[in-house]
Amino acid sequence: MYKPVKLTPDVYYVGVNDRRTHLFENMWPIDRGVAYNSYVIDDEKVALIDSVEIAQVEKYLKKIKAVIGERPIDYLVVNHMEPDHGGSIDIIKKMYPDIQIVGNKKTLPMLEGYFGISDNTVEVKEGDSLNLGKHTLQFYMVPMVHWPETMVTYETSEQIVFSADAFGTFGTLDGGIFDDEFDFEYYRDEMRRYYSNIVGKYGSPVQKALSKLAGLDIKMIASTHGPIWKNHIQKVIGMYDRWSKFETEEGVVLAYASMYGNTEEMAEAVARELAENGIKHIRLYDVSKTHASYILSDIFKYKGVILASPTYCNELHPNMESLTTKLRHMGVKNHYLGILGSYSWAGAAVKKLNAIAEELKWEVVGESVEEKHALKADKYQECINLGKAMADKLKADR
Ligand SMILES: Cc1cc2nc3c(=O)[nH]c(=O)nc-3n(C[C@H](O)[C@H](O)[C@H](O)COP(=O)(O)O)c2cc1C
Repeated sequence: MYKPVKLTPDVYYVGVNDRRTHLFENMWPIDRGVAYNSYVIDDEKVALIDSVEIAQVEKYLKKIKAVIGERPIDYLVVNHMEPDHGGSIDIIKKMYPDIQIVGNKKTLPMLEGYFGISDNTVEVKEGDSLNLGKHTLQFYMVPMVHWPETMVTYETSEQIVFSADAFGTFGTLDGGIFDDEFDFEYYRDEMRRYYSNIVGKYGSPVQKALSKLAGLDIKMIASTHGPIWKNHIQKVIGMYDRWSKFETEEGVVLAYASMYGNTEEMAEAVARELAENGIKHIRLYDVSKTHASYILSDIFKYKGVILASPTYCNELHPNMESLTTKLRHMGVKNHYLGILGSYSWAGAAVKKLNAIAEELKWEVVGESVEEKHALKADKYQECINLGKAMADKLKADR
């Protein structure tokens, strides 16, 4: 029933789309869904590259059968064990009891731990090859892109990199599967949001992985999420290179928490001054309304950040606490930071935000502003001064 989707005459896409899940990792909103990609290489030996999330296994198995019919699968290559890809391993093993599961020394204990599978496994090391007939697979370890066992598989005759989560995006494949079948812009922001939310912490492992890929001739990148890249290979490698080096553009993300509007007023004063001083990319977010997922994504894009919070029970407002916790967990680097706060009897927010800046090694720009009660003329002026200082700092980098 399924019309097979070919990457090349013998290599097929057998992935599925998920438009039902609201939160990826039960945390990150996926309004445009997500695709779980898997691939079949139909050769003398049949290899399946990665699998899909368990909820879609029925459809997935039908897609596999549409390619290979009743032939058995010889190998399942597990590039990444996370359940959105590894989730169907157990069922595939039951359907194809003689299948050999290919992983590295960190994959195999996970396979046993999650599924109790320890037989018919093939352990591969960096640079090892597996011949399927006309096709040969080579394995490259890319630990922490995005789990310790993650590896990428390179098919040498077709020059396809099966890249696990690397170069993935949020967003389902809505008809178009290859990057020449849709408008790239449709995925650009979702790709950065995926990177920043899921892979963002691992800038230096991504850099190591990119240097391994640099030695390969690549005709296609087939990731586990989102489009198959063939026309935009250099573009997506360039994007990953910049993001993993925490390189940013001129612009400012202002993220504020505010219950009664005082902190918001301060953030708006800064934003206006940024605009008056020629900063074109200004993104102003209420952290209680916009999910941190989107704010993080913009922080990966823009160099300037303003964080603004009222003091709440001697702490940051909990929703600002949540955003800053994510920034700390991700170890986001290389930003200019302006700090604003509001309080009623004993301010703590500005001090806490300064401590976070120190931990993240972000450069604090201008004087932090902390107002008691309503915003008054002197502190309003300080907000303006901070906006000007941030604009000047950014413009000095032009
Ligand atoms: C639940 C709650 C807890 C608060 N805790 C503190 C506090 O520990 N110290 C303080 O100085 N002000 C505290 N405040 C007062 C707020 O920080 C102050 O009203 C601030 O101006 C609110 O800013 P906003 O209008 O942006 O929400 C608290 C307010 C609320 C509602």
